[in-house]
Amino acid sequence: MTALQQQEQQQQPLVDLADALAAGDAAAAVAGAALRSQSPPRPAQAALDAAVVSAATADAGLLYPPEERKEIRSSWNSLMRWSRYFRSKEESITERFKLEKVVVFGGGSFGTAMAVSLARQNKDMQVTLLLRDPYLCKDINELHKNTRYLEDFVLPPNVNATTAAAEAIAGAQFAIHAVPVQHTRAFLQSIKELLPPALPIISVSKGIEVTTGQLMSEVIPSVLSKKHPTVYLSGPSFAKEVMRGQPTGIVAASKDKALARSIQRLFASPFMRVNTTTDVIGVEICGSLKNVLAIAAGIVEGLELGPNAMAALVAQGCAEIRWLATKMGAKAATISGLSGLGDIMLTCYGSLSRNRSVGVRLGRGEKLADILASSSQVAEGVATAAVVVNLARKYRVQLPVLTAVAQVLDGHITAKQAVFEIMALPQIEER
Ligand SMILES: NC(=O)C1=CN([C@@H]2O[C@H](COP(=O)(O)OP(=O)(O)OC[C@H]3O[C@@H](n4cnc5c(N)ncnc54)[C@H](O)[C@@H]3O)[C@@H](O)[C@H]2O)C=CC1
Ligand SMILES: O=C(CO)COP(=O)(O)O
Repeated sequence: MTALQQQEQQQQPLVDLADALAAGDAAAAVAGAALRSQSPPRPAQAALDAAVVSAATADAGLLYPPEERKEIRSSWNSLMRWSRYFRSKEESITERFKLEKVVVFGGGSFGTAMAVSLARQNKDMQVTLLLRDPYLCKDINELHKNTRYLEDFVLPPNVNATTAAAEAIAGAQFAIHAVPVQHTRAFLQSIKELLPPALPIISVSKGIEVTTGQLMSEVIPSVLSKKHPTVYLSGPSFAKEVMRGQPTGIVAASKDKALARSIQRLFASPFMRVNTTTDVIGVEICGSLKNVLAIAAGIVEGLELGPNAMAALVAQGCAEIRWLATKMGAKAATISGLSGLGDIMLTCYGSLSRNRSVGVRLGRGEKLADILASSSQVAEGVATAAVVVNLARKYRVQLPVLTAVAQVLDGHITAKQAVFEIMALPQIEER
């Protein structure tokens, strides 16, 4: 085994069921079993699941009376039986057709993370990143590292990079779009002629185009064609955690149910759960607005206002997102699901969030221009905040927190003033 392969293997994800069982780590064993519910059935699965259950209950249930423990085990076992039954019926995407190539537009943090996630599971498949920078391509192809965005990670050997769009797209069965929202239109225009009309585009970008007020689900069809197959992938998923193989849940939204199912099967792994939905608007608007709310959460953190203030702010932000998203036609299940509440929690409380970091620095008194100049990565909420106000007006909803973020970013009021004004708003009935 080469040094590179060894390094790659060391970064191989997490919860190894056998190790967890051997070490008597019941929690890890249960987590492993739950995650395995996405993998294809294995001959010894039933025995493994039984071992997991007994390992998990051996010393954990002593506090419960025997009847209660029996009930718990029986519920768990029926859940596992149900899971095995459905997994046995499920056809994996590799059973349906041979996966040979996926192209990724944009080789920043998330494009790379999604490429790696797919490449690890399908070692015979090529994943090609389409970039603009030839030096970064060289690093990816020769050092197997994305030295600009994720330098601590070794990429699998079946991930490569090129600046040649035609070469990147040729033979691809799926395209992942991970170019920031504000650059998407120009980027797609530049490669439009090379895109086969049936090549499914999986957009992972979250935000609203400032010049048009459009979501990605409007931008992409407006550049390509209304019939171009598209899926919108969103949810709580920091790139670095995906790279580390930490358990992650996302949602694939498409009006085309069969396509959403294909994308679910493409990305599902022992480390990734993928829900499907037809609620494209809901997934997209939640994914865009949570970035703006994360800036507000960062501001509260930077001002050191404390957990009470943070909880009140996030709850108010959730309500504002719900008010607007509902008027735009989003489903309640989406708003409380992975791409809604899930991503709000991650981005508002997770220190890896770039949007939250912008807010923290604003709260500490730094100037927006300095913050943006010091980061090479996109914080989509900064641009999105500017257009939320237009949406609020269009759909006749009041969004005090999200509007305040735009005011602060615009330099019209300070973060402290914004908090003061929000606290002084009239007291309301909860809705
Ligand atoms: N980083 C994360 O954890 C997650 C990011 N996202 C979303 O994915 C999208 C991409 O984010 P990241 O990869 O994190 O951003 P990033 O800032 O790390 O990388 C952006 C990539 O887009 C490329 N790019 C920038 N302008 C371009 C242009 N004009 N033409 C072509 N390519 C261009 C950059 O060269 C870079 O490769 C964003 O919308 C973000 O909200 C979604 C989920 C998680
Ligand atoms: O969307 C994200 C996680 O789901 C990433 O958030 P940031 O862009 O704030 O880092």
